[in-house]
Amino acid sequence: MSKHDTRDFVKMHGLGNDFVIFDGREDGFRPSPRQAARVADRHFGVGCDQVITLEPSSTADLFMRIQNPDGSESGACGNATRCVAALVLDETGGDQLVIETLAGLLACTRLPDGRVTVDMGVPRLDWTEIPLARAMDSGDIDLQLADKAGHQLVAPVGVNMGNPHAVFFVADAEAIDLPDIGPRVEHNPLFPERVNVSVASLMSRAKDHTRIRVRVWERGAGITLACGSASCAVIVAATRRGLADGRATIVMDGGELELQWREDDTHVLMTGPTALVFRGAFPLGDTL
Ligand SMILES: N[C@@H](CCC[C@H](N)C(=O)O)C(=O)O
Repeated sequence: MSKHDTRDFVKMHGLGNDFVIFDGREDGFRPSPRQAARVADRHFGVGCDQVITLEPSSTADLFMRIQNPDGSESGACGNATRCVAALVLDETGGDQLVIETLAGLLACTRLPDGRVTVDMGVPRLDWTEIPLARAMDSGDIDLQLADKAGHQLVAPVGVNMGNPHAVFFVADAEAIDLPDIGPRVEHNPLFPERVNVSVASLMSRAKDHTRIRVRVWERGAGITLACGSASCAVIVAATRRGLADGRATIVMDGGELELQWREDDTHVLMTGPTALVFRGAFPLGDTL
């Protein structure tokens, strides 16, 4: 690769959670951690919350690689899964496809209104699967901390949706100093693979109309306007805590997702919008 070589990309977002998407299905292109960090950097790159690369798959329509701005990889990205599904379904003209990630196979369906539903799979809840550093009930994690303003955050619920999540239920999610507590929880030794951190508060509850306000500090990325896998973790955590009945609207800074934790087979379904921002080319030769 020469210094002047560029790589085409598509910029998309799901509720303001934004992605630079590269297509490596033909030539096996895969950004190095350093290249991904450069592309994601809003000062020196295009800027995004995650770098996504489409690769060939032997078991699904395609494989989707997920890289954070710090170069680390993740097994799940709910918002990017919807975006990639919309992008590829535009190519094929269909309304269904299966995307492989490091965590498994995700069935995606485009609805008549243009939104995409992703079957995000079965949440993993054993302490070894979150994973946590020692044996405990993942529904009541032995962790307590306060933010700088003195708000107490107690006993988060652990959920693995292909990536690890800790969900704190609080009286008012708006009041929590997320830039303060997010990195402290992400890097707490209780979470050997680090963790995505959500603060959630119940806005209203009625059968099939539960609304939950959620703010997210993402592992390897920081605060984002929305996080699909965190929304999945929240419906699971809220249902485990008796705060919801397996269905909820999750309200994030960037908009709303509809979540369902299906009782018949315990799969989590996430439905929401996608948006194409622009197409461009990145001077990857500069990042070697
Ligand atoms: N934005 C994503 C999650 C991206 C990965 C996460 N930061 C991790 O490291 O697990 C989503 O929409 O789920």
